[in-house]
Amino acid sequence: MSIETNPEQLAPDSGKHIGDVTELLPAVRATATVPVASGPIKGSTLIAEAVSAWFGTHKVLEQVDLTMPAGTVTALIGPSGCGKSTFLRILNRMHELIPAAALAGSVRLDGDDIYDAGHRITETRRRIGMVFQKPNPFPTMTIADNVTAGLKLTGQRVSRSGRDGLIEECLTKAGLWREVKDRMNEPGGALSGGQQQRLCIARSLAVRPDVLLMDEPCSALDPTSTRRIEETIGELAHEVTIVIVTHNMQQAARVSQQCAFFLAEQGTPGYIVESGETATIFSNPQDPRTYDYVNGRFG
Ligand SMILES: Nc1ncnc2c1ncn2[C@@H]1O[C@H](COP(=O)(O)OP(=O)(O)OP(=O)(O)O)[C@@H](O)[C@H]1O
Repeated sequence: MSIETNPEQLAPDSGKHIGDVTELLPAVRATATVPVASGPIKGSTLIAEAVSAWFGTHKVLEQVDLTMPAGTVTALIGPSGCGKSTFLRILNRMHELIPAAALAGSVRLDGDDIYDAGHRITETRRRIGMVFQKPNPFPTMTIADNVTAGLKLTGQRVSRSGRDGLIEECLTKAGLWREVKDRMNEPGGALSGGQQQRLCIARSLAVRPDVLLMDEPCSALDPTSTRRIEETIGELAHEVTIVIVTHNMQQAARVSQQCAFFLAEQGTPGYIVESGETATIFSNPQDPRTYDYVNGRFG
């Protein structure tokens, strides 16, 4: 099979940087972490084993093993083009939507392989939601309808009386309720970028996922909106397992408890150099390449 996508569309995004590289490590050390809500841990544990991925004949991931425990925010970090987004898409079966894409290995959600023939894709995507880089609410649909838009797609029903409660609950969890409670019938497109991203998080939560995947959810947002989303991540961490791709090292340090550092060297497929507790990855990594990356020496 051949790669059908225009290679120019695949070039790494040269516009992405990891912030103020000169003082990164001291800044990371000095930055307070986002408060994580307390309470019983919900969510599910996701385990990727020996995951490799291809686009046509181009192998882009090599034997990736990673456990993403329930109640934990895992940050995927690494230079552009090392396969972080591909890995994220494999975690909820979106990779297979791309023509000529292939993969090997397994992904288990609380023990069940999501790629088993018996598993319905819609159920997998309900349990493992995705928030994208660019907020993508339905712009002409009302705020309220945006929140419940995923229910129909996943075959879930909610009673008329339960609907209002669900909308309020999800918007509250996404940190948006107070700002929009009197604007329920306005279109989603009328919100600011940061509000739209929180609306998308509320929409993801409405189908009651066990895992939320976030692909650079703040890269299109201003610092205030970014901070608000980071707080939301902290508030959600105990009830939904979160996996976030970020180029912002300070953000990774603030929101995650675990980090995985991906690298693809000289045209070889991406792999995980090192993963572990975020504090260790930033202050005392085992591999010198991890140290160099988190200190902004490359990437
Ligand atoms: N649809 C596609 N078709 C073919 N190759 C692709 C496709 N998407 C990504 N790739 C290639 O797969 C490799 C990994 O890309 P991926 O987007 O997963 O990396 P990334 O680490 O998330 O990068 P970035 O940080 O820039 O988003 C790159 O070489 C990329 O060019």
